[in-house]
Amino acid sequence: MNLPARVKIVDVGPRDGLQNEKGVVPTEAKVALIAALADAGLPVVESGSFVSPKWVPQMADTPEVLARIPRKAGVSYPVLVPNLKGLDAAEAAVGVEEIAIFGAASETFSQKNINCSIAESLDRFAPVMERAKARGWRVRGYVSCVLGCPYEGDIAPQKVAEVAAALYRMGCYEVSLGDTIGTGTPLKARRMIEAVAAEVPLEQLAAHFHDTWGQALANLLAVLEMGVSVIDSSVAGLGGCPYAKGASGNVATEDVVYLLNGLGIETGVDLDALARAGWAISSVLGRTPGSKVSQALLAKSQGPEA
Ligand SMILES: CC(C)(COP(=O)([O-])OP(=O)([O-])OC[C@H]1O[C@@H](n2cnc3c(N)ncnc32)[C@H](O)[C@@H]1OP(=O)([O-])[O-])[C@@H](O)C(=O)NCCC(=O)NCCSC(=O)C[C@@](C)(O)CC(=O)[O-]
Repeated sequence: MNLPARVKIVDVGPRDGLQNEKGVVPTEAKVALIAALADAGLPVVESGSFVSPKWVPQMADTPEVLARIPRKAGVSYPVLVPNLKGLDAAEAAVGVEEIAIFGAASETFSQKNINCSIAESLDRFAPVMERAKARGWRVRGYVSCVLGCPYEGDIAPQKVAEVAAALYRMGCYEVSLGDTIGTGTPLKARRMIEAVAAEVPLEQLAAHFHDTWGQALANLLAVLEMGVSVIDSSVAGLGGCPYAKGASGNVATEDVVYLLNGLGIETGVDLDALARAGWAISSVLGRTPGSKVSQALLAKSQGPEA
């Protein structure tokens, strides 16, 4: 197998994981989660988004979160920014150094998620990129619906490649490919990466797979074998997209770390510390962590039943 020696994991739990929560998640709990993830060794912890609070109320406290998180040297805390209004807010916030712009490979999803066409979204992102770059910020790009759309069904790999290439040419240092509804399977994932890698260097691609259909780890292994070395995941498998009905969380970070440990791939993440971060936020949310590894660790820590 041709596997990378090291993988960078981007934990998107505090943003992608929590954005769809119906109940109020206290700012304090978000701050504690972000700090715990950084302490567990995650090099990138996506920490919020500057989107409309009418559309995504759960992220409305992003400025407060950013003001309160303890920052760890070497850790990046990116936030989502969809337009210039979001950029104004990011500029007014404390400590932003990296943002993410987010588009889609599906026209319908683009309309539902950010209220504009794919072409319009790219037009909106261009001035955001320009100003962010002028400030010396790093900009990441997302493409949603890379392995299927909740409204349009199958999405052509070529369409994904087109949007990814546009974001890369605009100046994104990394393009994250989102299987938003988790319907992908390994062969489909490989074909998609093959098409995108013809336009964007493989080292600049990230796999952002949701686990709705239980395929995320298999899909990750398939793309790791192609050389993808950046993985987005969500502690405790938190999450779901507000504009993709029925979509469950990202693949759980604990499951990804366990897989990578088993493959001898370095991540710098302490699995036990990560699991504790997952248990803490799951307890705030009143649910069991959506990670098999986390559940197994918990059962093991409680010892065999008498
Ligand atoms: C993109 C917009 C803002 C366009 O929203 P819009 O309605 O088209 O924008 P508008 O310019 O017409 O403004 C309408 C109202 O929104 C306000 N507004 C406008 N922009 C902002 C802003 N940045 N921050 C705060 N407020 C904003 C603006 O001020 C105005 O307020 P009003 O006058 O009605 O009171 C809206 O559609 C929106 O917020 N959508 C939510 C997008 C979102 O967060 N989706 C979830 C994240 S993406 C995702 O999860 C997928 C990903 C990345 O994880 C990868 C994957 O898994 O696929």
